[in-house]
Amino acid sequence: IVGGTNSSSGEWPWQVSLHAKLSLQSHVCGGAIISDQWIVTAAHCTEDLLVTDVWRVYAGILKQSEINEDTPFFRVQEIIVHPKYEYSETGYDIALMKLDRPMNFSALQQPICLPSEDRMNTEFTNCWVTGWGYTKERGEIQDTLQKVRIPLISNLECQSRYQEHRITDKMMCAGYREGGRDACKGDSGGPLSCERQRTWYLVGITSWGEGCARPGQPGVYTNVTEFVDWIHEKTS
Ligand SMILES: COC(=O)Nc1ccc(-c2nc(CNC(=O)CCc3cc(Cl)ccc3N3C=NNN3)[nH]c2Cl)cc1
Repeated sequence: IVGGTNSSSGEWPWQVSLHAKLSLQSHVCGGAIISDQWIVTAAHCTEDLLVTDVWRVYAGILKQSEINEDTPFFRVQEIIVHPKYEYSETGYDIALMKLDRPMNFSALQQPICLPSEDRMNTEFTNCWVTGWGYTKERGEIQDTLQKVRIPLISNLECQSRYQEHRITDKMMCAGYREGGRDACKGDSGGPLSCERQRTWYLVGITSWGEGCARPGQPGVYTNVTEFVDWIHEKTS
């Protein structure tokens, strides 16, 4: 996250850190808890890592330094990648991970609501992006979960910023014209969370952008509203 600040414990209890343990273990992507057995993340996070037993899902943590060999984690029983996914910039950048056992909810780990289909994203005015990603393009994974408030922008404006891409209705964008605040490397898969009437909704999944926090280059997110039916079909 570029231009953000430290989160506090329990502020984003649906945020998880997805680690892969090959020879070494490290944070790969963010993710969001949507039920006691399902995590939503980005499809590109699971590329080359579709074998489920390399994954470790850490929930209820604020700092990466809380993670050591004694820290409890969830294993992944199943990974469902959207069948139309090819790569982030063409959309459908969404995947589901089924945990090997149901999670007990607490103040530190609990699900975020899925948006209802009839809600237009532009109505959301209090949206935040969170993650342990880089704070600049040539940065490093952060210890404390970062948060930054970012306004949603119309797909029309977003398309005008990405003339060499097709910004589809399956994508949504958020950013400041002057740049300075954005997601960055290591934040992908994580939530773009929006609050309305004291309830938080998973409106976007951090997907791609041209650099981090550059002026006129907004972040591009998977438009979760367009995938609510698919999520319900796959997780029920
Ligand atoms: C010790 O452990 C580690 O070092 N782990 C670790 C884990 C993962 C990565 C990593 N993850 C990615 C996937 N892309 C993203 O995360 C954000 C994409 C993105 C989205 C938006 Cl909305 C806006 C801008 C950008 N954007 C463009 N350019 N940069 N960012 N790339 C790399 Cl590199 C690096 C290190």
